[in-house]
Amino acid sequence: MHMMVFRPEQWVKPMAVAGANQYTFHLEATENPGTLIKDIRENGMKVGLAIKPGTTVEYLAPWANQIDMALVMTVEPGFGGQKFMEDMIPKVHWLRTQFSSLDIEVDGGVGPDTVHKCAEWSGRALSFQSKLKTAPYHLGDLRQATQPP
Ligand SMILES: O=C(CO)[C@H](O)[C@H](O)COP(=O)(O)O
Repeated sequence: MHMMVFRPEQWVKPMAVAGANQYTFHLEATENPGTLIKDIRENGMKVGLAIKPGTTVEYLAPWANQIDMALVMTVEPGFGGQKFMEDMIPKVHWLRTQFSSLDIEVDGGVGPDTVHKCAEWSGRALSFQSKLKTAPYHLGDLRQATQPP
């Protein structure tokens, strides 16, 4: 679940009860990420941590070893159909360089014209390219497709 909400603390238990196995929250939306990470784990879910375009990736870095997935927003949160923000891609590259086994997602404006850039900068372009023709391009597919055979 990508919880693009204020006060993400209040939805941890309800989401776990509803059957969620991963809980992604926005770093900007909480004052205590460490406590929230712990709470998500205690409720049996994996942890995803998202950052908005205006948040530097270094702000996420201190938590990177405690989470399962980092999500780099490539549009401003709010609505669909926005243009992919290519200047967010260096964040993906930096995270891949620093945290080689961390799952990384991007969200917003991803489609046939932009998905190549995501895969290339994640450092896993080759295996992804071969599956590129099998649209639709859900982010889960992107991650799956970029796993080594
Ligand atoms: O909630 C969102 C942004 O607030 C969506 O995750 C995002 O907009 C995806 O939509 P699209 O693929 O059309 O860019």
